[in-house]
Amino acid sequence: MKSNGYQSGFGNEFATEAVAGALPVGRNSPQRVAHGLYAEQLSGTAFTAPRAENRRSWLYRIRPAAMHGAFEPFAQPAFHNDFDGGPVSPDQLRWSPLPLPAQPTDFVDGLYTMAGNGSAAGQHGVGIHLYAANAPMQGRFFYDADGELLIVPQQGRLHIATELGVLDVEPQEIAVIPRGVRFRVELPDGAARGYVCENFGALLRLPDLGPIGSNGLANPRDFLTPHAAFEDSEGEFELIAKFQGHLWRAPIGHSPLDVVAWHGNYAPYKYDLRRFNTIGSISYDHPDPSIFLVLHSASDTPGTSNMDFVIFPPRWLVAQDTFRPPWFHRNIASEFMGLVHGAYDAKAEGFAPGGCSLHNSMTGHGPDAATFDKASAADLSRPDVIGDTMAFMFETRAVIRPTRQAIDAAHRQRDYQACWAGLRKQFRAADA
Ligand SMILES: O=C(O)Cc1cc(O)ccc1O
Ligand SMILES: [Fe+2]
Repeated sequence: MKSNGYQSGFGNEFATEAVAGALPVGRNSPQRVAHGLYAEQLSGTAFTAPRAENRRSWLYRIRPAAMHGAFEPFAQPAFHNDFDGGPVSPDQLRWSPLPLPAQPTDFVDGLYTMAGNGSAAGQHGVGIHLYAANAPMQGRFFYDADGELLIVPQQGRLHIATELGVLDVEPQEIAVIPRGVRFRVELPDGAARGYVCENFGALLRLPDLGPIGSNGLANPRDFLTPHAAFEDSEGEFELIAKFQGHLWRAPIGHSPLDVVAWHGNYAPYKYDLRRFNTIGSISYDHPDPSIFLVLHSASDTPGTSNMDFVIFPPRWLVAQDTFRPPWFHRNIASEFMGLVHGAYDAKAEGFAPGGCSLHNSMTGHGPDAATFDKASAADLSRPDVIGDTMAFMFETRAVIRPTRQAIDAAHRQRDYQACWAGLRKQFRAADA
């Protein structure tokens, strides 16, 4: 399926048709839809959610979504939401990149669950997954009924054909697929690796800007939603569903990517992280990393997110009499970090693109010894430019529970704590 291009604006009321005249005018569900299409509503929030949060779209499609065979359990044991059992270690944890598969593996088979909290049933928390794939999804479609998917590619482009149109994304861009939307992933570069945050809670949205004003951080017009694009194909296909933490498979005799026209505000979108307007200190000190917030999922407590998606993009550091990299800290929130590109300014070594780290609530962390030494001696009369970098954080209010496979993984760095071991005692009771 080819892209028909994009419409711009975060959460807009879009209207798009791949065949002229397919969209009804002035009503959603006419007695007979033009071109013999079926009308179907897809709601992403409660019908009665406040207007500013209400999300739904109307789809005009060749066959209704109800048409498929019975679901049976589908085995993909690496992809699940089993992060509930057992005690969680307060250790700092870090992993090297997930190796690319040796056998042909598509996006669904290449998903690998690292950690998470909450549950689909409780409608709060997140699942945190990696993917490593080297084959296109063929005759296979997937949807996640448990949460929206925030996909962060790290290596290789993704061609994501969805019910509502096509998203083409590359590393340093992100894609968001709403809960329930069916899609297929193809890999234009042959292999791909990245991160997925499965958000069980409130839909992702842009933060308020407060005193920053009416512009800045991620600007709404840089969010792109596809125009309608459809395929009209029949065959022996399969529909994979993720429902209540488990995977299911049903036979389907046609492509479910058969939406010829749609309108509404519940739709996939992409965003180029390089467009982020980064705001920081131009006097002294390093602000809290909430200044790097791209999108957040609110919780029921004002100001305390279910999940914050934060990035650490290229930027200038100019602060005076200031330790410029991230400071040492312990936070109430829990932090899962990944690196899309380059190097992260708090870690001189060991945090590779494709790798990840987990610093849970109240676990001490911060710059490694090499970074501390360098930044403590840096010449502050000149600005530093941090180029060639794109790190990110999925930050949650609830503790992030690693899965058994993540703890046991060969690519977990069992010596991670050693990165702080070289921090020397330098206390002097009387400064000379
Ligand atoms: O590197 C981290 O752990 C993330 C982080 C960055 C920062 O600039 C300040 C606090 C923080 O948690
Ligand atoms: Fe941190």
